[in-house]
Amino acid sequence: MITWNNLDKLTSYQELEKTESVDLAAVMAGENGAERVKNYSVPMAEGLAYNYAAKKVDDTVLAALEKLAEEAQLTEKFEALYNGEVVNTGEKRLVLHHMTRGQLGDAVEADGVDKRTFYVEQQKKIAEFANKVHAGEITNGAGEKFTTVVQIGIGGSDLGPRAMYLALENWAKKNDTFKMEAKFISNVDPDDAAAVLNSVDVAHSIFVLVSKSGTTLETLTNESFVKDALKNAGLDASKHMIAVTSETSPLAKSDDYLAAFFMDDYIGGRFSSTSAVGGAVLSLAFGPEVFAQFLDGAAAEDKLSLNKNIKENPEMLDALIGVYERNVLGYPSTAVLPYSQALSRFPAHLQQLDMESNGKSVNRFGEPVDYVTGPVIFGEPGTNGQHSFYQLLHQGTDIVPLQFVGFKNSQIGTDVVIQDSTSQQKLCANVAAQIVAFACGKEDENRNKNFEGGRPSSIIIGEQLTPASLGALLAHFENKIMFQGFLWNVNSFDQEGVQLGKVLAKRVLAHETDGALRVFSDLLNI
Ligand SMILES: O=P(O)(O)OC[C@H]1O[C@H](O)[C@H](O)[C@@H](O)[C@@H]1O
Repeated sequence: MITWNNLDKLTSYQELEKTESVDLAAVMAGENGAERVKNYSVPMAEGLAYNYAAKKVDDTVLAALEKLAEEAQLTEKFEALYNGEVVNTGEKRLVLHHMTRGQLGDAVEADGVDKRTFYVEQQKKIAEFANKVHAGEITNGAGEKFTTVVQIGIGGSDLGPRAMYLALENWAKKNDTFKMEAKFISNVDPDDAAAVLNSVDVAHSIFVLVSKSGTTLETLTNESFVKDALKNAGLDASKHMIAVTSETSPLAKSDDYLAAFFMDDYIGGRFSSTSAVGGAVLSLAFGPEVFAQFLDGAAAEDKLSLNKNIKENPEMLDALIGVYERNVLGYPSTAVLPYSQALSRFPAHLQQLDMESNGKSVNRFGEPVDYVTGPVIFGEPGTNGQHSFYQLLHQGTDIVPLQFVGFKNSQIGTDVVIQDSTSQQKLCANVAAQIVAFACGKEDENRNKNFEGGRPSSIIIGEQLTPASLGALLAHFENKIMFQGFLWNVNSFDQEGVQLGKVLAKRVLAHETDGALRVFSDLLNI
């Protein structure tokens, strides 16, 4: 029997609140610091490891977190989710994104079909389509090969696929699997679509219109923008555009597209990178085999998330430590800091994934909760961030937990040796140095130069950012956020908070405004 209780009603949470907080600077700088770095590490899939040595935890806190995981029934709730229970209570939907990359439990039938079969079928259709485009069997109206793919979508239909594309672009070029360049149009700002269209050869571009609902204002506007550009160039839009949507959306009914591929309502937009939403653009850009490797990496990480032992379940452990930091230690935000330029848009994707999922003030039954939930997420790749906002992270009045990611090897492999070290070594030296600087600090008589330390971080370390390790990394965060939603007893799979602004914007455009909204509309010349 699963019981969905608020966090503050759990005995184990009350026990956790009573644990003594760990003096991070002392434990990291102390004689057992080195051992701690070796031991506080959980293997992940695809050669990654989650290292939490620089978190404010010790055996006592970990034991309390283990009890919390049990009492909150995290494993049982995950089981219920992948076995097809209606975990998205707000929208009364199943939550099946794990099934796009594997089957963790029972077969799930919905809408009269086996869902795993449905997702695999879509992947196969995308693979066949992409192979034909690459082979020149599917061409533009003039019988010429497409050279560029342009995705049109926003939110979950943009951020994940864009971040994944950028993460693998150079890897694919290096490994001879790069098929075509991808570009992305998301913003309703006309300068976004115009700039992208100016940068591509429209006659040889295939456009992927991605919208789960098929009703998103920005995406439909940008579809018209692109169709206009195609028409102006004397091209037949229906020979240049494919759609990715749900079978029930208005787009699914249209004959305007060269092909259509489907996801469904059981995959939240922000969890859709492993569905057709990511599948179409990534298979076109890099080939279906690369997309399959990405899915395999995610599936392998999902399996680790099943483990009841928190020291063997990196996602559950990361989630529990995050809740401890947020609710017991009171930290308001988390910075995502990948030491990898390829992950430049990964923090932006995690912003949506985390903040849209767990930025809630009511529990899954619609009742207000008496504790804080999801933190503010932000980030930039290192070392760039070091020269920007790390000042506040080191010496500011808020303590911000940090999530580092680092790889031993670069993707392209071109490097230079300056002063006895490569750029890659300099990159990795910096992340190691930052972890210790944040944790241990450094005393100085000059208060302005003093570093208090005690600033917690964790790091995911990998050999190299590849399709498979990227899949594992993505699944790590998806599952971490899911477990945190279980702990906070919120529904991580709806996003009612984005609706009000949309409704008001429509009113502005229809000139149905008064009061403050009217004046702002006038000021903006609408
Ligand atoms: O894929 P779509 O239906 O066009 O939705 C695109 C995005 O817009 C919405 O406003 C939601 O906030 C996002 O969760 C969603 O990913």
